[in-house]
Amino acid sequence: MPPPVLRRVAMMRPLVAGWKRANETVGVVPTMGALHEGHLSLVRAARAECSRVIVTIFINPKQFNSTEDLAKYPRTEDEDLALLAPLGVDAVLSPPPEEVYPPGFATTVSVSGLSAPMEGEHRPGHFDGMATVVTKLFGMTEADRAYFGQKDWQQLQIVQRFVADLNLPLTVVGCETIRETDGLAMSSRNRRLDPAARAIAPALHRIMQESAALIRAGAPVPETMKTARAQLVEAGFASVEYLELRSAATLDRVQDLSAPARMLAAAHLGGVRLIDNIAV
Ligand SMILES: Nc1ncnc2c1ncn2[C@@H]1O[C@H](COP(=O)(O)OP(=O)(O)OP(=O)(O)O)[C@@H](O)[C@H]1O
Ligand SMILES: CC(C)(CO)[C@@H](O)C(=O)[O-]
Ligand code: BAL
Repeated sequence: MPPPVLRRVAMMRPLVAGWKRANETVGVVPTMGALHEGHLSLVRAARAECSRVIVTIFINPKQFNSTEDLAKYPRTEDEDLALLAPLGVDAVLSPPPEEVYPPGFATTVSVSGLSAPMEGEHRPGHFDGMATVVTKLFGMTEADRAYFGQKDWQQLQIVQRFVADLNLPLTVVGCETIRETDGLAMSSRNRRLDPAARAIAPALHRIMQESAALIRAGAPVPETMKTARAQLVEAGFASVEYLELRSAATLDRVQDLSAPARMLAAAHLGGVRLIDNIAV
C-alpha cells in the first residue's frame, strides 16, 4: 500500500498523538526525495526499531546555496511513493515550502565550528538551512528516533550536536553509506551523470580507499592527500573542492591516526558535485 501523504504540517500532530497514546515509538527519515537504496536502507532501519515510521520528503530551499542546483534537483514523487509502498511506511510528510516557511518566519538554527569547513565553506548557508529544517521536522513529527546516512558525515555530526545542545528528546541514528557495486556512493545527484562521467565516478571512492590504506601503513598525511587530489584530476574529475583527513567527531584536520579519523571529499565531475567519506 502506498503510504498516506500529508501536505499540511497540522495534520501530523493528531496522527502522532494517537500513536504516542498507544505507547508507540516514532521513527523519522528526513529526505529530499528522489529516493534510492540509500534512503530505503534508512527506512528499513527505522522500520526494524520503531513501531511507526514517518518519511519526510521536502526539498528545503533554505539549504541550497545555488538557485540552479535547487531548480535541477530531481523531483520524482510518484516513483518515491512506489518505492516506499512495500516498506510499511505509516506516513509521508511532504508539505509545500509555504507550509514550512510561512510569512514572518524568522528563526535560524546555526551550529558553529562543525558547520564551518568543507561543505560549510563551499556551500555557504547550507548547514544553517539544513539545521533549521531538521529542527522543524523533529518538532513536526515528534519523533523518538531519527535516521541519517553517514554519506553526509558532516551533516550527521551537526545534527547530533544540535540535538544534544538543544536537549531535543530524540535519538539520532547514523546508518552506513550504501554504494553501487563499483563503490560509488548512491546519491540522488548521480542520475545527472552522463555515461562517460558515470564510468569515471567510482574513482572517487577507489582513490580514497587507496589513500586510506597508505596512511594506515604509515604514509605522511599531507603528501598522500595531495597525491590523491592530483589522481582524481588525472582520472577525469574537473576539480576537487576538498579531500582531507579530519577527526571523525570534531572535524578538525588531523595528521595522524591517534584518534578516529575520517577522510572526506567533494569533487566535480560532468557538471555534478559528488561527495563521499570513509573511516580511516
Ligand atoms: N548512499 C547512501 N547511503 C546511506 N544514506 C544515504 C545515502 N545517500 C543519501 N543518504 C541519506 O539519506 C538522507 C537524505 O539524503 P538526500 O535526500 O540528500 O539524498 P542524497 O541522495 O544524499 O541526495 P544528494 O544528491 O542531495 O546528496 C540523508 O540522511 C542522507 O545522508
Ligand atoms: C536532512 C535533509 C533531508 C534536510 O533537508 C537533507 O539535508 C538531506 O537530504 O540530507
Ligand atoms: N545530502 C545533503 C542535502 C543537500 O545536498 O542539500
